[in-house]
Amino acid sequence: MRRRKLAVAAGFCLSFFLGSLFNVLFIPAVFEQQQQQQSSEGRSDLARQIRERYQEVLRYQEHQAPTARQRLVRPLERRLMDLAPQQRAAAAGSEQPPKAERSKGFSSSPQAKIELSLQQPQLLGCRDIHNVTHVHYLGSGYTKAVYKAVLNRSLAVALKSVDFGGHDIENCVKLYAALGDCYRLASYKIVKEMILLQRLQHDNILQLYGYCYQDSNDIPDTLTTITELGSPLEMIQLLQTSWEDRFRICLSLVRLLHYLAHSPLGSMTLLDFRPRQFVIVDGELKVTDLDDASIEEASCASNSDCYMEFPARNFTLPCSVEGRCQSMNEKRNLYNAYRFFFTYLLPHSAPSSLRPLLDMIVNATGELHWGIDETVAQLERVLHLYKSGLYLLNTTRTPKYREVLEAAILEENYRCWPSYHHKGCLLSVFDVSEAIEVCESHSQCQAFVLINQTTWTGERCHWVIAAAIAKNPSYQPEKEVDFLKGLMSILR
Ligand SMILES: Nc1ncnc2c1ncn2[C@@H]1O[C@H](COP(=O)(O)OP(=O)(O)OP(=O)(O)O)[C@@H](O)[C@H]1O
Repeated sequence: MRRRKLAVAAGFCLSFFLGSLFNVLFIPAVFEQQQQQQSSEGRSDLARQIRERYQEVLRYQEHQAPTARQRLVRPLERRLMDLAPQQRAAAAGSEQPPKAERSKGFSSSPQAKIELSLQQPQLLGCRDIHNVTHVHYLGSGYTKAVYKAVLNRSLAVALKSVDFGGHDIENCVKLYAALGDCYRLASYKIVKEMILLQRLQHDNILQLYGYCYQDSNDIPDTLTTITELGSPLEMIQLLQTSWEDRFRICLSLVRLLHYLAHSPLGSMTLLDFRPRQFVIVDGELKVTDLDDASIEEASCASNSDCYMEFPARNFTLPCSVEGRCQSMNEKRNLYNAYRFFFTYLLPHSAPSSLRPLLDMIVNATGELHWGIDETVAQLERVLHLYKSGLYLLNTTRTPKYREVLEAAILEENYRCWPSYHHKGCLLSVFDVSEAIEVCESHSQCQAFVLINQTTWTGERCHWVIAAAIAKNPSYQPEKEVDFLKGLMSILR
């Protein structure tokens, strides 16, 4: 019995010794091998992503419809850099490059430089951005950094390039330790955006002025795009502006979505629709960030494949006989327009007679009852009612007001909200009758002046409370001041 116990103990010691010997001799080699395998998997993973993005860029440049396989894979790619390698592999499926491309090797096929055949003679390039002044940082997102700069001492533009300190590059370098390739991957987002800015021409899409490839940070051919300059969209600020200006933002947005739904490249959706993807140029909303735009409509076998998920609502769209989710791109844009813009901007402090129509627009888009054609038609209808004065309710006989020629009174000016001028009460009206109506509703209003200035609608006047048309027939302005002249120069 004792001998058996000794034999077991000896066996255990021997196996422990052999096991340790094995660990000492072989595990570092296995570990090294595993590391090598992981890093080569990482490199080929990165190369695959570069190749896929390059192919996407080429598709947009050549305007080819994606293959069925690409259609299935594409929506998952959007933020693949956020996922761990295993998740990425699972998300991307087992898609392999075609045999011919595999044998070519990935890294050599994608080209760093993609030139645009821009026709405009005024196309800007490297020469112009070497001579910039007044450069200052405007903003940055996941991938890009944007600077304001003045070219040739005259034209203010936005310069956009890959942000070397941004999340996209940082996460990629952490994963793959390959700055050059990570730059290339990120830069295809700017290339894609540049191609789309060139191919899509609309008043509510930022204008591309040009681009420049130059060596930077030891990386050859880094890309900078030169575009129209806007100001970042601040929702809080927008909420403080007049209804007329907020309506203008919503109208610009539906006109843009209408164009995107019928774009020369096909129905296009903005996968990333947050307000920061837009800027304001002269009071109009314009889209600036197009790297997440997509024309691929999801394929389906049944309606349940056409499921759209939003934080507060889900929708199932019909699957067409051709196996496509019907109008999915258009409807995704519309619901996003509803949840990020319409609910906040459209109904609040609108003229009361327009409220029922505006509420109907908000409800119909929130339920996805309408497509973009109907939505844009309804907003254009609101514009027509508003600028033609048809929205004005027939008011009872207006009280008597006396006209005082060429007068303005600084002291009696007062502040109101929302005003186009912070020092006084400057509003927009359709005509004198509406001005009287507003003056009647403000207890401080003694008189008002109609300025010969129209708002963006082209037909409505600005109105300032000062003098000229006095509430009280015996009202005598004390001084004549040039307050109005000051206001007029501020306005335009
Ligand atoms: N032409 C422009 N004029 C003024 N500001 C701009 C312009 N283009 C972009 N911006 C600002 O720069 C920010 C970053 O630009 P952009 O959205 O293209 O970068 P991104 O890395 O793609 O961001 P995201 O993570 O949102 O996708 C924007 O949120 C916007 O506020």
